[in-house]
Amino acid sequence: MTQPTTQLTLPAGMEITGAIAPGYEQILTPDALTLVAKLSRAFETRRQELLGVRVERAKRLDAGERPDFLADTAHIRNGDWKIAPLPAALECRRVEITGPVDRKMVINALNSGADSYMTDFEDSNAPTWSNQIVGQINMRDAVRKTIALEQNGKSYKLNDKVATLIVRPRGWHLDEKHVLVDGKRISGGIFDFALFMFHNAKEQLARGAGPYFYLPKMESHLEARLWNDIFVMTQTELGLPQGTIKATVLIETILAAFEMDEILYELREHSSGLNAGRWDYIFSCIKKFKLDKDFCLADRAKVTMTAPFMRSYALLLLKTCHKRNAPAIGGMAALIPIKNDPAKNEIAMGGVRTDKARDATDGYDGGWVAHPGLVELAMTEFTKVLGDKLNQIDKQRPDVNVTATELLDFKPEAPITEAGLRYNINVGIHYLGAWLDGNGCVPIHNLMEDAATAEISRAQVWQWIRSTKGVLDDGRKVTAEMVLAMIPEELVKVKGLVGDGATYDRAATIFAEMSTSASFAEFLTLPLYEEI
Ligand SMILES: CC(=O)SCCNC(=O)CCNC(=O)[C@H](O)C(C)(C)COP(=O)(O)OP(=O)(O)OC[C@H]1O[C@@H](n2cnc3c(N)ncnc32)[C@H](O)[C@@H]1OP(=O)(O)O
Ligand SMILES: O=CC(=O)O
Ligand SMILES: [Mg+2]
Repeated sequence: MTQPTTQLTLPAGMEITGAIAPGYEQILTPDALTLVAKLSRAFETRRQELLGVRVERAKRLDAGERPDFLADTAHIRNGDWKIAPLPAALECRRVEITGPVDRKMVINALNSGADSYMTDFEDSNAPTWSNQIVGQINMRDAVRKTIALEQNGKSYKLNDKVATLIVRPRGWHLDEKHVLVDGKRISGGIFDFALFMFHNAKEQLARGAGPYFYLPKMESHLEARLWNDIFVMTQTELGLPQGTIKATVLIETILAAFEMDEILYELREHSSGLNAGRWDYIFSCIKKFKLDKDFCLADRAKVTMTAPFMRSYALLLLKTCHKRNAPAIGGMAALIPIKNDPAKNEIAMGGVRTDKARDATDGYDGGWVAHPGLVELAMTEFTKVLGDKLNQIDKQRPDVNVTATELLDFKPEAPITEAGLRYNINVGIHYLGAWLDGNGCVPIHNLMEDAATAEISRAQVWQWIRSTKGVLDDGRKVTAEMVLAMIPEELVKVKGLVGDGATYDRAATIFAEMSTSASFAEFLTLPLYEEI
């Protein structure tokens, strides 16, 4: 492991094993690390307990249990309560651009014309030590509007008017392995959150916004309660009024879909709504029912927002949010602009338009885009519906009544094609290789691929091998042997695009292990993190 090169003053009981490059000491200050240590000590046991609850629940699902709305929280679902009023900076979120914490992209995203910008320490970011700390440096400079860059003969600096910044820390499952408190790795999410809060919350408030977050991959309202308690303690520690922090929760696991009201309720003093994180949601559906021999989803490209289970989820999220005065934010179409092929580009742009038009017409208050080139067209679709309104939270959906059966109506089951299988293998190897190289978001075959989309690809391969319905449209059963034969062939194709990087050989080996091993890796980023 790399040893620190510069001495930091660490709180008692903390150890940092990551190298300290120039400038890192401005983020890893004694007071900032004291907050990290304090939050870690206060909440690590609960984080581990909640991760343990996930494991126990997964065992029950593996044994055939099916989720339902919770009986003992019916009073919350039936109660008449609202979330606390939103700050002005979060009232209008028609278009939210997202992207990793890379310096150039931070500037481009803030300047993109989107209402808000979710900067991402999560799905689109490979959490190398340098990505995390340089990301914090970029955040500090972005908040103070001093962020600038000279690159490839271009000068980057912020416009006068920029998007509202929202930060996505890592999910509960990820550790920050370079920071130990009392000899144990700490939570990556607490690390990201605490450093951001310490350096920026007061500055953001002074500039008319505030510390705003996106919270990923939660599986229950008890996990939301953990974040809420962390917010309360942090506000106390930093001398901020309670309720200053606002957080939008990504509903991106099948289990959280059954607890949307409860999640909003736990965070009601700190909530800024829910987001339909569609890619992790699909992954979660595959993962949670992985041992059901009858569960099967068709080729990845066929599992869209119009699939019955996805439609039910999207409408339930919208209805739930608006009932509680909370914004409902749509997810990400993975389409990105296609250079040098106007015809293909027009099809891709049409796909994004359709996606945003559906969300806006349903009643969503805004939606995500992956690229600055999509901001204007997404804005047009939302403006067509919203006109001059900041949002359409007043649009209630009493007509929507989604049952547990509808949330679990996993279709389409076919077709599964050889092209679809090869696509999953190809994307999986390409993405894993890029991630090992420190890049968590990659354009592959003209689509944005990040940890969530790549999870679908590798989970489908694992599941198709095991499901009785994992049969190609030409009648061949998907088998481990078939997948293992295709992996070297797809590796050659990937290398044809990216060159001969060693990380792609390693990626192919990991992909083969992950898709054919008896046990299913909970997240692909967990074994990968041990390699970076
Ligand atoms: C499932 C989920 O979690 S979705 C949320 C997480 N995923 C994301 O946020 C996806 C973010 N998007 C991206 O990372 C990128 O768009 C990619 C990797 C897909 C494509 O990036 P590129 O190959 O660089 O695209 P392209 O060459 O068209 O970029 C053109 C310019 O736009 C910039 N750009 C592209 N996407 C973004 C973005 N999301 N934010 C800011 N700037 C961006 C590029 O940096 C480049 O800038 P430059 O002209 O100043 O050099
Ligand atoms: O984080 C978003 C998703 O779709 O996953
Ligand atoms: Mg996600």
